[in-house]
Amino acid sequence: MFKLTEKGEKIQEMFDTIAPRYDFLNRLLSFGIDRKWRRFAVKQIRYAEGGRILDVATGTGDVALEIAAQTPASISIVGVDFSKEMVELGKEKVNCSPFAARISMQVAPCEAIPFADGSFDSVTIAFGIRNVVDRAQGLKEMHRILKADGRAVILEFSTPRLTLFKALYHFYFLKVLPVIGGLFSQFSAYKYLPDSVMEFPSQEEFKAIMAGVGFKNLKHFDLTGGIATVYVGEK
Ligand SMILES: C[S@@+](CC[C@H](N)C(=O)[O-])C[C@H]1O[C@@H](n2cnc3c(N)ncnc32)[C@H](O)[C@@H]1O
Repeated sequence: MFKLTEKGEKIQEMFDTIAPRYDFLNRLLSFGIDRKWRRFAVKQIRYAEGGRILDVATGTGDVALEIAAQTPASISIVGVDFSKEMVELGKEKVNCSPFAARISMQVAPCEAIPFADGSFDSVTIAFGIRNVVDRAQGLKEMHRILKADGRAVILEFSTPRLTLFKALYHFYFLKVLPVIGGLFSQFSAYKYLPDSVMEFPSQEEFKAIMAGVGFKNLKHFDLTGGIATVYVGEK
């Protein structure tokens, strides 16, 4: 039986706390670019007619809804997240969308995904893997639930390389964003965000971790000057 570490419990509590303002702050702090990034990530998934897609760390369901919008009606989508509050808000959003019959959501951790081996065509995770304390275990689980040749698509923040852009980005991300986050939600959560991004491995290092749990044909796409990256790997 999987049990979260103390650090994992703190992260879970943090997401439960910020859930009510999460969508609003996403749009405000990213100037709406986060929607374009999710759209691009979802374009990378693969599926067969009647297939199933799993969205891990689904939060309030933005990726699950984007998958539904980009795929035929025969595709069903499951979202899992360890924050009960996020999942509750996600369910409300899904129920108000035209895709309610195709999307289901449940509370579950990335490190112990409650589905059988080989049961999904693709698995996605957006801005989630950075928060998973045992990242290799989370990726192993994502690999396990994929069908043979299934695809994992991972969207995560990264650090831009161009010096001037990097300096501007660091100023905004490290100094401005936590203050705005603190005004509307919780300062510590929006301070944790840039800190965790700075600690996240480089694109090549992260692909090596994916390869270590068995993913093949790895590639990545840097978005918006390298602020975000989409990683794609196959089982
Ligand atoms: C920044 S939000 C991203 C939500 C959503 N994917 C999106 O694109 O807006 C990160 C989400 O990851 C979830 N999360 C973090 N660690 C997790 C874990 N170990 N297992 C499951 N969910 C996790 C959090 O509860 C939160 O909802």
